[in-house]
Amino acid sequence: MPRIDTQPSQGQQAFFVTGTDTEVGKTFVSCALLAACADAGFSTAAYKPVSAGCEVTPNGLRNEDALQLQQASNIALAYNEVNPIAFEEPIAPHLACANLVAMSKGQPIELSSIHRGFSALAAKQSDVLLVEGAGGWRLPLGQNNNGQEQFLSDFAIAEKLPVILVVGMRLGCINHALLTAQAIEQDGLKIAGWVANMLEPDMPFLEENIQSLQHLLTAPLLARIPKAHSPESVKTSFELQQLGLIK
Ligand SMILES: Nc1ncnc2c1ncn2[C@@H]1O[C@H](COP(=O)(O)OP(=O)(O)OP(=O)(O)O)[C@@H](O)[C@H]1O
Ligand SMILES: C[C@H](N)[C@H](N)CCCCCC(=O)O
Ligand SMILES: [Mg+2]
Repeated sequence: MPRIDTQPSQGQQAFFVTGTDTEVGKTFVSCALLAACADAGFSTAAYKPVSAGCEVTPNGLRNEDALQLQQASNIALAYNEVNPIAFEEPIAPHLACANLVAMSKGQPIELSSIHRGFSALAAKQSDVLLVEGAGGWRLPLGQNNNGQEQFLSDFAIAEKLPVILVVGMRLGCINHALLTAQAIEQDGLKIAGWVANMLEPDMPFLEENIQSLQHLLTAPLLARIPKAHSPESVKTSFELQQLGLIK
């Protein structure tokens, strides 16, 4: 099985977690991985730069993914550090943003602010820093103030982040995984590995689907995540050495 080059455990390792679609388990898998890293003695932080689907609270908008990532990180992070850009409606973020801009209630998203938030978290020097995307790889962010079309993948590309691809195991995932992997690699990024997330444990030919993906993807399979009641309960599914995380 192909393996990525493993790095010595020096400095921070940051990863961008993407998925074959929205709702495939990026947050669930990220929280499990953060728990695995914490158990192995690593300090951890997480970033959810853009969220859509938030509760309105007296402290501002709160997104469930970001709250879970904040809780799963073992260094103290303020909510706004984890999730600087949040939209109330559970829709494509660029549409939520355009709607606010049209009502003069918001500004276009600027990639530079996503980079600034990332740099601020990176400066905390956790051993591991996970960035969860939103939706799939090519998530649009809309046009910036200069009319330039932006995508969340542009951020990962500029930061040269290795990518973890979460594959929600259900019919159709092979095509989605292959297209996503092709796009990531054509964007010049390395896929550190992929995760088989058992969204539908009764999927016919589940094992054969995983084997097909192992055969067709060049990146290594990092973990098989069973359907479980909590990310914490599946944290032992990872072999952290595969991500170059060695204590
Ligand atoms: N292995 C699993 N076992 C049990 N529940 C899971 C598992 N993976 C995901 N889920 C559940 O499926 C739903 C979607 O997962 P999750 O929120 O992690 O998806 P996502 O890819 O992060 O979605 P989004 O694009 O909104 O960020 C959640 O309710 C989550 O708890
Ligand atoms: C609201 C949802 N759970 C996600 N946070 C946003 C998913 C956006 C998908 C956009 C698209 O690619 O069509
Ligand atoms: Mg999520």
